Amino acid sequence: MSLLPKTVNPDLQKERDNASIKAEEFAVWWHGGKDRLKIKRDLELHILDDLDEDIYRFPNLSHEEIYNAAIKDFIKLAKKIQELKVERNYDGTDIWPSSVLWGAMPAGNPLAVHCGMVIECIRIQGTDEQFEKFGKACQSFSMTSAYAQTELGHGTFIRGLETRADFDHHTDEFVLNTPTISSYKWWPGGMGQSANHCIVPANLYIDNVCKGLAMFVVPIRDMETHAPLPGVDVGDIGKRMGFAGVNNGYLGLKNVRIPRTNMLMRHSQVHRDGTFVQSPVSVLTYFTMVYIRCLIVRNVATQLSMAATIATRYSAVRRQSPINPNEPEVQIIDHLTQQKKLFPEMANSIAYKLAFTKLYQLYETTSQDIKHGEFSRLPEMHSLSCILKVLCTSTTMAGVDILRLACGGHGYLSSSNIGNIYLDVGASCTYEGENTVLLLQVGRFLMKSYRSALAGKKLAPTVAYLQNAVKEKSLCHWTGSWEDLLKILQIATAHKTHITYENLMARLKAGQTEAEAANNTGIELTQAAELHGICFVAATFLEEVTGPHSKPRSPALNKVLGNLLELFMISTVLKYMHEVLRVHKLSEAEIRSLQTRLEDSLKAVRPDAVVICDGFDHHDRNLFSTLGSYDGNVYERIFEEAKRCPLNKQPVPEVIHTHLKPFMKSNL
Ligand SMILES: CCC/C=C/C(=O)SCCNC(=O)CCNC(=O)[C@H](O)C(C)(C)COP(=O)([O-])OP(=O)([O-])OC[C@H]1O[C@@H](n2cnc3c(N)ncnc32)[C@H](O)[C@@H]1OP(=O)([O-])[O-]
Ligand SMILES: Cc1cc2nc3c(=O)[nH]c(=O)nc-3n(C[C@H](O)[C@H](O)[C@H](O)COP(=O)(O)OP(=O)(O)OC[C@H]3O[C@@H](n4cnc5c(N)ncnc54)[C@H](O)[C@@H]3O)c2cc1C
Repeated sequence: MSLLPKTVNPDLQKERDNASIKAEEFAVWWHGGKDRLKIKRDLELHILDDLDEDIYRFPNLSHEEIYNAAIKDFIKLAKKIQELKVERNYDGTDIWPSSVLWGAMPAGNPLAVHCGMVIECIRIQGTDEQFEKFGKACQSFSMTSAYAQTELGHGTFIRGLETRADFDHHTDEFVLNTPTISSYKWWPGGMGQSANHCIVPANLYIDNVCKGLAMFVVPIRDMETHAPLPGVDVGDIGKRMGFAGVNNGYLGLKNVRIPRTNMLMRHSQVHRDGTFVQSPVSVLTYFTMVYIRCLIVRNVATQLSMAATIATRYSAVRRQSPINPNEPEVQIIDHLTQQKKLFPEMANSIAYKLAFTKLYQLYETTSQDIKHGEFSRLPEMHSLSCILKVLCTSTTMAGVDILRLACGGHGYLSSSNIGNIYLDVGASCTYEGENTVLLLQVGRFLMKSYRSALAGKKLAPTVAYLQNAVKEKSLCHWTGSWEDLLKILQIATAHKTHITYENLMARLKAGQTEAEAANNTGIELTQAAELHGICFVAATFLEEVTGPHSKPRSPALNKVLGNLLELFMISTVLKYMHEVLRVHKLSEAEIRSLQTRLEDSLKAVRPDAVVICDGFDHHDRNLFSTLGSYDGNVYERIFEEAKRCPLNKQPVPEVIHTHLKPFMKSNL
């Protein structure tokens, strides 16, 4: 019999009753308007509310059982989405890489890469006819696929990939081979057993001359039997830290033949006679990664808001230690240090979600440009997607762990779901471009931009601030306003960029090659890149709170958002104080006042913390947490979960009789 009360925990109810805004108002803002919120809720109503599976079952299953369950869950979900005929997510992105659907597959989606990456890859890299053939087959699930780029020996350095595709003039085919163990494709999500096709980036050879990387649609399993095709060696790479349901795979190819028309040919082509037409811009092959990096920002910011919701609701329900002796124990959310763990992460998730919205607008514009043969926005797009992917994933990974700590011992339970979120987010620091490597790409872009700034050339919009900051070495007058806080970060970034540039130049002057100098300047390049990204995130948050978007909002909501912005700005400036002090000598009193503002902003957020999290509007199924449910009945849920632990099924497990008792007896 369930121990769960039907009522909401009174401490949580009190939080909701006493807040300065209603969660609904925040939810409408957070999801971009009433209509979008409705789309999201309708999806949840049709999909999540209707899933009969026991949501907490997966931590108690084996690797194989989790995979089997994930496939079954996926099919249920796919059927529902087909029935509903929804194509777009509430934020305008394709429905499939949707964070709304997490609750349906808590151990990961075995066809996430198929739905989220391959379809878009075919759209970006394939011709319209190829999309009609392969893209539509993927959309209808008559074909299942994986994106097989990474090899056992190379993930980061794509030019080092060894898989080759040789054009056979006689048969009008490509012959694919992974000639060494290090060239085995390794890691692709869904490739182990779920996919029957792969997108394989490989070196294109014509008459044994390498023409660079191209993408090929390669059937790997029989369409009828699903058995691996001749020449294909495919399987699961074994247990990972997380993503148990995803089935990451390995793939070896030995003389696997595919028609010439299976090369994705929107940007470069091979004709029947073997003529090769080069892409107008070689890095277009990398554009699918740009798209996925954008979506990672959205997904991970959402995951941070999920962890923040779990930890904040729990902190409102949990009581421990009085603040004043002889008084009742307080809700742990009332300890100031607890607020410092919770609220900055709420602010971070908002900051990155806002940054995603801007990033995605730039992605859509750049995609349109590419369709019209215009590529000038690509470097800025690449740089921005890299830096936001890095900052959002690394901030979130650190943040989720802080939020776990904020839940004390119970945060460490699998059923809190914080561990699961942490593992997901941890992987995103590595996949789709390892974070340090992407920081170095941004550093490279900054060096080029700085050189242009010195030459008085016009800079891309997101680095335009460098132009002024190059001249403006410090702030003339410090008022401590949000605008000042942003300005000081921008000047610190410009300064960091400047000294990084100087050190790079000095190394070149001393005779190092460009590559050596870049390697030796790597630490500063990554630091400058990080600061640059922070400036973008801070500027976006500031614009949202103080710009024209604030007009239609109620004064109460604007106040709440202002409190969160204040917390974000102050925390950020304090975090980078060592860089700030290099460009502006803040006095002891000014630094003390920042510390006071930090404390005040935590207190200002406190009364609304629970409703802000409610306003993130996470369905209980998506949170999948004994600590974070809307009703706050934490102890009952934890207890029910313990009771369901398979070890508790019988009072004395078999192994005690067979091993422990005999061993104990032997020592009597
Ligand atoms: C759900 C989870 C699913 C996961 C899936 C995966 O993980 S899938 C696997 C995911 N795997 C990964 O993510 C692998 C990560 N590795 C990579 O992305 C690349 O190999 C690299 C960028 C690290 C280096 O590449 P490289 O050695 O070939 O390049 P370079 O450094 O010599 O720079 C040359 C020029 O290219 C420019 N440029 C570069 N990229 C882009 C771009 N996307 N767009 C536009 N431009 C780009 C760069 O700025 C530079 O321009 P410049 O200054 O000359 O004007
Ligand atoms: C959960 C998960 C899912 C994945 N899904 C897919 C998928 O669907 N398809 C796919 O193709 N791949 C996939 N991958 C692979 C992923 O894209 C790569 O692991 C990732 O790009 C990092 O490459 P790597 O493993 O070669 O790391 P490495 O590059 O070997 O990184 C190891 C270390 O070397 C450092 N390093 C490497 N190069 C440089 C450099 N130039 N300068 C400075 N430092 C450097 C890195 O910073 C890092 O510290 C997945 C990976 C994971 C973990």
